[in-house]
Amino acid sequence: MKIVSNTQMKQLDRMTIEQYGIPGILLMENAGIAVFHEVYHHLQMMGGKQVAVVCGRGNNGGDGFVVARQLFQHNIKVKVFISGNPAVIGGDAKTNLEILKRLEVPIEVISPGENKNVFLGQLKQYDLIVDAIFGIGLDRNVDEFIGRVIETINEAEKTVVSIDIPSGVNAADGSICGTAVKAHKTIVFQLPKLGNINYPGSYYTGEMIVKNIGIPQEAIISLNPRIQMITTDWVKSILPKRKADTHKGDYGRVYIVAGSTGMTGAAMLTCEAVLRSGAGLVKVAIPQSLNNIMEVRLTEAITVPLPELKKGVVGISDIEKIMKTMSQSDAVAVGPGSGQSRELEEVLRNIFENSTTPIVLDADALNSLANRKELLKLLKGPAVLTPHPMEMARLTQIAVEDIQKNRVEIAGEFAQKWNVIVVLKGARTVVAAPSGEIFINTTGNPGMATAGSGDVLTGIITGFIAQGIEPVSATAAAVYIHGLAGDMAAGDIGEYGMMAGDIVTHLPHALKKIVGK
Ligand SMILES: NC(=O)C1=CN([C@@H]2O[C@H](COP(=O)(O)OP(=O)(O)OC[C@H]3O[C@@H](n4cnc5c(N)ncnc54)[C@H](O)[C@@H]3O)[C@@H](O)[C@H]2O)[C@@H](O)CC1
Ligand SMILES: Nc1ncnc2c1ncn2[C@@H]1O[C@H](COP(=O)(O)OP(=O)(O)O)[C@@H](O)[C@H]1O
Ligand SMILES: [K+]
Repeated sequence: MKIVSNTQMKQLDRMTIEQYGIPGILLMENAGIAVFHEVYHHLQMMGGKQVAVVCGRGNNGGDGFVVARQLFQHNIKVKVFISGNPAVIGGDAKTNLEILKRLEVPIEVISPGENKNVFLGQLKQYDLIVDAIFGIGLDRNVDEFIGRVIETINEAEKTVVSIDIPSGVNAADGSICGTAVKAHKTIVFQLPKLGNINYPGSYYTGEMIVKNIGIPQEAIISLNPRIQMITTDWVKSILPKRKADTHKGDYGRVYIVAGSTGMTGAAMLTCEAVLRSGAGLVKVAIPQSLNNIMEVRLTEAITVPLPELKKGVVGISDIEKIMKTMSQSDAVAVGPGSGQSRELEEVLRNIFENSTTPIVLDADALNSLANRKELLKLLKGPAVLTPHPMEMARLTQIAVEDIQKNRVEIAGEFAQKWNVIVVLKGARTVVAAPSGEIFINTTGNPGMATAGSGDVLTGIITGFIAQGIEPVSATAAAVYIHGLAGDMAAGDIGEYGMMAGDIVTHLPHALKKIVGK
């Protein structure tokens, strides 16, 4: 499902009205009815009877007027509160406000002089509050008066349904314009806005319900938004069916260069995730002195000990062996728990110069590249870089806070500039392709903020690529499945106690949930 900015959504509204001749008031009616159905259903479930609709001056408020009319005509007790001067309401919103007046739906204007406690007392009388103050038109910080209205809605401690986006959330990026409504549910029109998906906006959005309001699919296709949300259906369409008449060679050979003294666990988690993601075979290149440990810990993977110059660190001295195994592999991952060394840098340079095998670079491989990004220019095959925000900061020399504020832009620019696939990890992982295409992931939970989670992701991405899935799709699908496995682990044992190994354990269940086998 595509995700749009507020500017793109406005463009879509305009195209719908001007090019397809669908009047704005019809879109507003569709939007209001969609919200009404959700509100009505919710009221019935909770046994509620009374609704307050808090409306602003724009079209979001206009949607609120339609919701109020629909509720009124379905015999629900409803009252409309207008925040600010109703004289400035115009266009389709005004038409709907006039209808409410003729129907004698109760309307009250809340003005800046209003006593907050009086308004709070009023709101508390209702079972549910519809938030229709601002939608995608919010373009600056809310002033003190509107801020008070928003805070009062939150303090009323009632079920809140926001229209399109919680008022106060910037639809362009999910930042908060001073203060914002904390919704239980948000009914989003046609397509999610970035502000519904990105944090903190996503937190204020609560449960997101996307409703069609009649914007033609043709308009969306011609606008061609470059960002999409990874969905279950999409992942299902990406993962190939396993045919009966196949053998392990058909499911890809993976080569993992990982692990160093004290960090054999990283290599182990990556290998297990590769196999749990359905790949046929995995070989792990491990510093010689660690081979015995790995042999004991890994049952299904084949270990390939490498000579080491420094104890416990992969050496360049046997680069030919590395290159040979690479040439026999369908995908390779380098970096989990490798430790940072000149040796590793040289290994990377050799691989980049001489191999076309798709490569996934994680952890210490990324840190090694931080000061030698120009090495990426040598790449002959597809590459996936999987930085967490701190690794991205090292790669870009941009502060972590600034990266977090512009995750999509920064990942996208890096991917295009260096012609690599970037996975910027964290809550709402961003996958950016060199083509400019962007994916945002919504699975996963804070229980995954635990040592080794990233190593598991590297294994899944490499495993999917080895199975012949096109690298960008393989990466986005892997990110989704990784988060889903994390969500299933959290569902079983909770976010507090889960470890990376639990994500691996739940990986088969997550895959089964998607592909059904
Ligand atoms: N034809 C359309 O464009 C449609 C719009 N729809 C609804 O309309 C919404 C967008 O409507 P609008 O563009 O009218 O904008 P909003 O209703 O989001 O905002 C209202 C007005 O408030 C002003 N404003 C912005 N920030 C402010 C602030 N901090 N303090 C005070 N005033 C501020 C803006 O100038 C804007 O015109 C959508 O989110 C959706 O709910 C739907 O009815 C479907 C059709
Ligand atoms: N709050 C969260 N919500 C969703 N996913 C998360 C969250 N915290 C961490 N993750 C995921 O867990 C993984 C952690 O990876 P990383 O930071 O590299 O950990 P490590 O280096 O310990 O393996 C990433 O895929 C990240 O997206
Ligand atoms: K709203």
